[in-house]
Amino acid sequence: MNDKEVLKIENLFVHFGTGSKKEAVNGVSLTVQKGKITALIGESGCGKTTVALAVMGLLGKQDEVKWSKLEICQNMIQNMSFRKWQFIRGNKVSMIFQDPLDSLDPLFTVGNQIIEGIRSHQKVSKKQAYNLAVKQLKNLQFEDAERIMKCYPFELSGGMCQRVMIAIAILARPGLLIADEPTTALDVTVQAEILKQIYQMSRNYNMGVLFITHDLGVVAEIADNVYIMHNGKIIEDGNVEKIFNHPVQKYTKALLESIL
Ligand SMILES: Nc1ncnc2c1ncn2[C@@H]1O[C@H](COP(=O)(O)OP(=O)(O)OP(=O)(O)O)[C@@H](O)[C@H]1O
Ligand code: NI
Repeated sequence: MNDKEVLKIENLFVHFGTGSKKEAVNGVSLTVQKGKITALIGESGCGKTTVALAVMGLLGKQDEVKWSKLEICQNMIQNMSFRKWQFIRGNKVSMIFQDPLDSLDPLFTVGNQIIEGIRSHQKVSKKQAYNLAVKQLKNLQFEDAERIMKCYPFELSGGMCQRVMIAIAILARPGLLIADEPTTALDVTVQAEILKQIYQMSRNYNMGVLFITHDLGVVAEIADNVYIMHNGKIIEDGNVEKIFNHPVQKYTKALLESIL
C-alpha cells in the first residue's frame, strides 16, 4: 500500500455459514485512494454490503472470510483479531449503514451522541464540540439544528436519523469512510446536499470514500473511480470517465443502458 491509499483489498472471499453454497464475495480486489471517492456498484444481492462488512470485521463467527491482503490506513489486517478491529473501527474508519435506525442509541439524545463522537476523536471542550455539531447539522440541511440536538432518535424520521449518522461519521474525520447506500432513504434535494457534503469532506480532509450504491446517477455525480460488481466478483473497473464513456464488459454496458 502506498501512502496515497487508505484501503487495499486483494482477493477477498466470503462464504456465509448459513447461506447458499456459493460464495457471496468471490475474489474481490479493490483500492480506495486518499481524497477520492470510489464507487462500488452492482445490482441487489451481488455482494456489495458483504465487502463492506468484511472490511469492518463485522461478519459473524460462523462465516468464512479470507483474503490475500487487507490493508486499512497503513494497518495490515492479518486476521479477525477483535482488538485490532476495534482500534481500526474507532480511529481510522467510519461506516454509514444502509439502515440508520439500528445505529443510534435510543437512550441518548442526538446531541449527546454527536458530542461524544467528536470528543472521542478530537481534544475539544464540550462547548466546542456542541458548536461543531450544530454547524455540521446545519450543513446537512437541519435548519433547526439546536432543537434536533435535544431530540431522542425516536423523535426523528428515518431520513433524519440517517443525516445524524452522516454527521457523526464525518465529524470523526476518518481516513476511510464507507458509505453503504447512504442516501437511499432521503428525498432528492436532501440527497443532493449530502452528496455535496461527502464530496467536500473527502477533498478538504483527504478522506478516502468507498461509496456503495446501485444508483448510477449518483456515481456520475461524485465518484472518481468505479468498480462494477456482479455475482460476487469485480467485472470491470476504471475512472468514472472510462466506465461511462468506454465500458468494455457487456454487463457494464447493459447497466449503463438501463439508466439512459
Ligand atoms: N447474513 C447472511 N447470511 C447468509 N447470506 C447472506 C447474509 N447476508 C447477505 N447474504 C447473501 O449474500 C449475498 C450478497 O448480499 P449483500 O447484502 O452483500 O448484497 P448487496 O450487493 O449489498 O445488495 P443490496 O444492493 O440489496 O444491498 C446475497 O445473496 C445475500 O442473500
Ligand atoms: Ni447492500
